[in-house]
Amino acid sequence: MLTRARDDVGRPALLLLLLLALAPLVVTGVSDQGILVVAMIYAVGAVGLDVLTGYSGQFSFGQFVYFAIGAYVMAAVRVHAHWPWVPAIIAGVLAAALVAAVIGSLFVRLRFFGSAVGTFFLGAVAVDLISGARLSHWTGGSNGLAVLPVTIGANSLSQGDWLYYTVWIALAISVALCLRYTKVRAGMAARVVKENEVVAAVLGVRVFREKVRAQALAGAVAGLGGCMLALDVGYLSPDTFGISQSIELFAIVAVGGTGSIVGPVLGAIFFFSLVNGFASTSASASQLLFSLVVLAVVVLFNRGLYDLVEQGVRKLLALRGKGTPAAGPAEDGAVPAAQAPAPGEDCGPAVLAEVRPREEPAVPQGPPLLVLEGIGVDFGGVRALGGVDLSVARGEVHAIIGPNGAGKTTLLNCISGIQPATGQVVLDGDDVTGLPVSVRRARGISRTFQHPSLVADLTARQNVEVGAYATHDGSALLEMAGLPGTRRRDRVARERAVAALELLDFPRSRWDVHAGELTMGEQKHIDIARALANEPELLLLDEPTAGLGEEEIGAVAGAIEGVRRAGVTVLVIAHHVGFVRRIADRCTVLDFGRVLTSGTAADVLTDEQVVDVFVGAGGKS
Ligand SMILES: Nc1ncnc2c1ncn2[C@@H]1O[C@H](COP(=O)(O)OP(=O)(O)OP(=O)(O)O)[C@@H](O)[C@H]1O
Repeated sequence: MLTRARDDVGRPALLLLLLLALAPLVVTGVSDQGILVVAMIYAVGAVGLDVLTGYSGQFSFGQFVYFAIGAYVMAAVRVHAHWPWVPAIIAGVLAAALVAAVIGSLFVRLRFFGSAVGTFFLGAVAVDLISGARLSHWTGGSNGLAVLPVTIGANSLSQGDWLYYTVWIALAISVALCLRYTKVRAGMAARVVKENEVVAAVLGVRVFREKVRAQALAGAVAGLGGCMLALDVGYLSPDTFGISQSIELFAIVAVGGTGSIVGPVLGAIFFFSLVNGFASTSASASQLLFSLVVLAVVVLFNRGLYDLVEQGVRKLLALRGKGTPAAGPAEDGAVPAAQAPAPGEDCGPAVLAEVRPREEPAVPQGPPLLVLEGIGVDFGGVRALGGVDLSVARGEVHAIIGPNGAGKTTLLNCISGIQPATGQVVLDGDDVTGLPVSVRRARGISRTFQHPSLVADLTARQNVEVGAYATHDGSALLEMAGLPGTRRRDRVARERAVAALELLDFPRSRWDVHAGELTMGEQKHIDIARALANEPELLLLDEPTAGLGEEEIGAVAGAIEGVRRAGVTVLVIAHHVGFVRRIADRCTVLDFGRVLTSGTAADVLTDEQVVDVFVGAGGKS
């Protein structure tokens, strides 16, 4: 359920909002309209929760607290400080966002159970504060707090169509804000964080900050939902809010479809229609029937109602011949065979099936770009690296080979700053040993991983764009507002991404394909392009050919040759001897965390000791 996050939901969102705007023409009964109002209020909170879970991969049981903060702050500043209603709502929203950011920053380091327990007890604290004596001057304690009526002329915003459209506007704002967030740099970065925090950090994303931003946005949106709830109920008491609301929000998101923004709105309408549908039965039967139906929906349509509707529309369009059913990104990253480019076709990366040695390897001379001295890493009792010395010349392709467990990946982790180590890492004459990952990236070190960890629901080009930002600093609010400075920055990132894709000769016809639909070979290309988009001096590639067939390996070799021609120094881990022969100027062999030998690829690969270790360990020739 938490694996997908969609990018193309703008039009469905608009359609659903339009339908909701027109609904009072058809749904004329007061109680039926009341159900839609409650559904829309919860949809506001659920859309925020969807950003938190579906797009940034976090978990929170505390959303009802932000509901309560929004509602109480709005009501309290109106009663006690006589604020007009619009500033009062803004105060409620900002207070919820602020508390969510503070609380969120405490919880973001916790994993699932930690977050669940932490946010659950946060709720208990909030209920105590609302109902107890400590804040009773503001909240009214157990006596509650009246929500002052809001009127425009003779019309009360707490009743009838005026209430309906006020809540509708709040929902439209929430959907628009959340959709916008998913499109801007901060939202895309959060999606990489959800995919893989280490990869995100290596791309320069401030993981902690992006998580807190998502928490603040979800809190703000829940705060707005709380303000609407206050308008609807007209009176706040400790009983108005409870942990069950957070659970209902989760149920709404799960039923509607995680990572779709529109799904939670559908889920809320379904959820509250169901509650009302069974309301006429006895309390216990109603509870049972309701639970069974929700259970059935979650089990049978485990990707949510939005997915069901989307599939239905696709099939309908296909049946009516108005379009072909475009497959969405595959859940498991599997590639529909029809979409995978055939070897040699223009629609695939330049396929170079033949893996042949270069005839005259031109080993670059000159001062080294990277020098490693005595790099050592111990994992408990395991000595992963036992004092590795290595020198990589500027402009060369340097391969690291060795059997499984030799310490190759650990060495790359030490260079990129993921793994602390003893010894020294010197880049272009500067000691970067103690520097964090983001600073090393800024100094020109980029890398890929064995598993590309692309965001399946972003296109190939968008995945590369995430890597193209020189830094991931800057205000998400300004980005969402689309101010000129941020637009300029986005344009530069787009240009860098295009340059990286062109450098790798990645076919244009595949640029706008979702990463989940790319072949593994193409994903490896996109991973390399994403690392290149930052215009690095040193590119670290961790087994770029792992899991690929001969043709795809040839294509990766071609891409690396292009990178080398562009003047980027490459340090690459490889297992495939033919691949190493073709691309490497020099080669270092690691065995049991130590350098066995180092030299030109031709010399190293014919060294008897190396052949023993490497071929004996299953290397392919
Ligand atoms: N986080 C860790 N905790 C404990 N041991 C680790 C950790 N990471 C790596 N190791 C151990 O360190 C040694 C080196 O691992 P590393 O992944 O660097 O080898 P490798 O040469 O990249 O292997 P492969 O080719 O299989 O990827 C191995 O014995 C491995 O089990």
